[in-house]
Amino acid sequence: LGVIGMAAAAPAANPASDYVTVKQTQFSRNGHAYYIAGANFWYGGYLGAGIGGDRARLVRELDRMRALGLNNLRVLAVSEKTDMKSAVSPASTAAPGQYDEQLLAGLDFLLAEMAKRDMTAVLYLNNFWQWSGGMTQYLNWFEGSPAIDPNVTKDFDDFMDKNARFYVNGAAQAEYRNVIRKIVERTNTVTGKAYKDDPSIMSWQLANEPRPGNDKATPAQKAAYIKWIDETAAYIHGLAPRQLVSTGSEGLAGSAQDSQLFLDAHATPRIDYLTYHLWPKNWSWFDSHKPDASWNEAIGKSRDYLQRHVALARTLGKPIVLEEFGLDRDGPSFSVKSGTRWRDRFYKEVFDFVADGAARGEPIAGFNFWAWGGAGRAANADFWWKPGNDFMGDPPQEEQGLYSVFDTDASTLKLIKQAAGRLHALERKAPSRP
Ligand SMILES: O=C1NC[C@H](CO)[C@@H](O)[C@@H]1O
Repeated sequence: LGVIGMAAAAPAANPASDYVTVKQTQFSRNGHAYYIAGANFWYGGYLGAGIGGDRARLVRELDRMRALGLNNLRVLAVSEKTDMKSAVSPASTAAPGQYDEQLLAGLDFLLAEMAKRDMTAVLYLNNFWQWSGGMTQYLNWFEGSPAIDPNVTKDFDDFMDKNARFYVNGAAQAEYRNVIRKIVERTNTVTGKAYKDDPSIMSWQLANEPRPGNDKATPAQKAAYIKWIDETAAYIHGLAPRQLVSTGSEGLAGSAQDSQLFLDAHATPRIDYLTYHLWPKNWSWFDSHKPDASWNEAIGKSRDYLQRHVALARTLGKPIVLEEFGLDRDGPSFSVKSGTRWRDRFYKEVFDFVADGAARGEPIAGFNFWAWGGAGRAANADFWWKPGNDFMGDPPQEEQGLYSVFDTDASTLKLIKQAAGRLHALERKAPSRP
């Protein structure tokens, strides 16, 4: 008899408790409360592919983040090749059905390294904005509309209104679902584990900052947005029943300032937890050229935004994660040498709100600051990204250094470490709710 080869041992299935689950308005993992002390690290898969950095840098960055107590990273899972000027290249989807195995293997490596450090991932599967191709590029492929870069036209209202067509374009949705299935069912080439069976993938996110259109979104656009969220979340849960699904919404700023829309879009049981983002400068509350004069308005509106979203989370009975927030460097400047006094003051306010609220039992599940810059450095005098340059927290549609937190930003890193420590202390104290 020939030797009967032993089937390659399948990776041990993870116990169900390894997965992050939702218990009422709290995350739970391994029988304990689980809080997100996280960073935005959109380019982690690119570093893992050895593009715009390299695997050695990736390992160093993950070690730095882990040493700060960070336990979660929010990462771009796929990008679409586009002619838009301010988008990243290369892209993981060159054209419908044509996927870049090197980039996808980069994501494998990132996830394997994160799992070694007991870090969990939020992977977003599309982008409302242009910097990774996103919904605009799908529409270019499937309705033949030109992929127009709003950094060029400066007409963001028109860009957002047109992008809403993604939700109702059947061919675009079909390819989007092909990509979702390809990623969710992918076998990690480093660990041998399917993504859908990987407990370090905490959540599949429909997109980065999906909006129903612009602030004048029509009832029809709002209805299409609500339907798209529910049906896409159901599709993902069908493929990956043990992992969570979230929208990637900014909250009211990404819901046409319509709280009923936010509630209707997130009421579906297929959305497991809520997300919101906080951008005082982007939303013109803070003027980085007049910080003293604009600080009080900015922090007042920020506090109101934070409180309103925790109230919405109470209404929906779901955990909520502040998964993006940021403020300019002093000056304002993009230079790594510039100060971060106003940013630190803002981060401290945000961290106190999150940690104090979580300690009081609010439905606050944690934070991800935007964004980890680490050892990345701008390569050009104008601070714009070009293919081959370092990646950092600022995607190519923004100046490199705008919101990145660098490895030399000691005062900011100290605040991050303290905030992470406060949240982890809560985990040790409180077993998860029944
Ligand atoms: O998702 C996002 N929210 C805000 C970031 C900073 O402006 C931006 O880079 C990104 O598109």
